Amino acid sequence: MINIDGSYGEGGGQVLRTSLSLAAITGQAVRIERIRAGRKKPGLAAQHLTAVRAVAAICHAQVKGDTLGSTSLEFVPRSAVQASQYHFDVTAAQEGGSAGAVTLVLQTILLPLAIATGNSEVTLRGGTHVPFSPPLTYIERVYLPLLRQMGVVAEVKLNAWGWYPQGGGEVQLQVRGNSKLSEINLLEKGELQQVRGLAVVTELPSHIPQRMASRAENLLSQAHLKATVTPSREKGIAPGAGIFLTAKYANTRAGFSALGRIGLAAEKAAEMVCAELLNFHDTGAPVDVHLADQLLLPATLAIEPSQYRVAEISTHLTTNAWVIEQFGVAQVNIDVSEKVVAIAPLPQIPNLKSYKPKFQT
Ligand SMILES: Nc1ncnc2c1ncn2[C@@H]1O[C@H](COP(=O)(O)OP(=O)(O)OP(=O)(O)O)[C@@H](O)[C@H]1O
Repeated sequence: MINIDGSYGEGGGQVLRTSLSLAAITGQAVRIERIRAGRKKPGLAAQHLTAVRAVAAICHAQVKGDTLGSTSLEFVPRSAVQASQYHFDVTAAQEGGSAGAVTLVLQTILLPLAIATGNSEVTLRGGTHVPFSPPLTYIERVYLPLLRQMGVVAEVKLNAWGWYPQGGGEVQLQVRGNSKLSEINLLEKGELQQVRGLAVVTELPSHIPQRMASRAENLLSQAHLKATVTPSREKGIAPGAGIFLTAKYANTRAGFSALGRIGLAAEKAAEMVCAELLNFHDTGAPVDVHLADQLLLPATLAIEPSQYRVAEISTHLTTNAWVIEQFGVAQVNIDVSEKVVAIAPLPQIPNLKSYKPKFQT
C-alpha cells in the first residue's frame, strides 16, 4: 500500500487525482490521508468524490472513505483498467447539485483509459467552464492536441455549457485505447502561427460576446498579434460568460481564459485574458503554467525521458512531481533557474508493453 500525504505542497485535489490515476495504471493500492488539507474546506468535494468513483469504476477498486467531506481514502484496484462506456455525474454527487469541474474528472481517467485494451466512451456531467480548473475549451484546444503529439488519441464534444454555480454541463469523451505514449521535448515554442479565441455567453444578450471579442482582437492587434476571436451565443441552463484564447506556435499550444461574473465588464474580461496571453508570449517558454503540471503524468507513461521549459514553476507542478515520485514510476527534476522540467520514467512501469499491474487478491 502506498501512503500519500494529501496535505503535501499545494495540498489540493490534484494530489488525490494523480494518486488515483497512478493507482489504476499500476494496480497499486493507495491510502491518502489529510485530503485537501491546504484548502478552506478540506476533504472530498463533489468533483473529487466523482473522480474517486470514476477511477474505481474503471478498475473495479475496493474503496473506503468515499463520502463527501472525507479526509482519508483507501483505494485498492482489483482489475486492469477496463475500456467501456461510462457515465459520471458531478452534479449528482452532492445534494442540491454542484458545478465541480468535469474536466478534472476527465483528466483523472483519460490516461488509464488510453492505455487500456480497447476504446472507451464517457459521458460527464457537471461544470465545464468553472474557476480553478481547465475549461473544456482548454482541454479541446490545448491539452488534447499536446497529448496527441505524445500518442494519446481522444476527442471531446461539448453537449451543454456548465458554469459556476449551477453546473449542468455535459461532455462526451471518446478515447482510443492501446496507446503507447512517446516522450515530449519542448524547449522552444517556435513561431507564433495563430491566436484564436471564443467569446461565449449562454442566456445573456449577444452584445456581451461581441464586446469581449472586439476588445480582445483590438488589444492583440495593438501588440502586433493577429487574432480571430469568434463571438457566440450558446444554449445553457443558466446565464454564463467567458472568453478563451489559444496561441498556436510551431511546436506547442497555450491557453488562457477569463470567466464572466456579475460586475465584471465584458471589456475587462477581454483585457484580463489578453494580459495573460501577452505575458506568456513574452516569457518565450513553450509550456504555460497549467500545462506544466498537466504534462507530468503523460510524460511519466512515455517510453523515453521528456523535458520541457515552463513559463512558471507553480506549487501544482512541484506537488504533482512529488506525487509521481511517491509511486516510484518516474524521477522528476525541476531546474528552477532554467525553468526546465525533466521526467525520466523508471523501468517498472513504462514501456507499457511489458508492464504488468500488481493486483491484490
Ligand atoms: N485556467 C486554467 N486553465 C487550465 N488549467 C487550469 C486552469 N486553472 C486551473 N487549472 C488546472 O486545474 C488543476 C487544479 O488542481 P487543484 O489541485 O487546484 O484541483 P482542485 O480539485 O480544483 O483543487 P481544490 O478544490 O482542492 O483547489 C491544475 O492541474 C491546474 O493546472
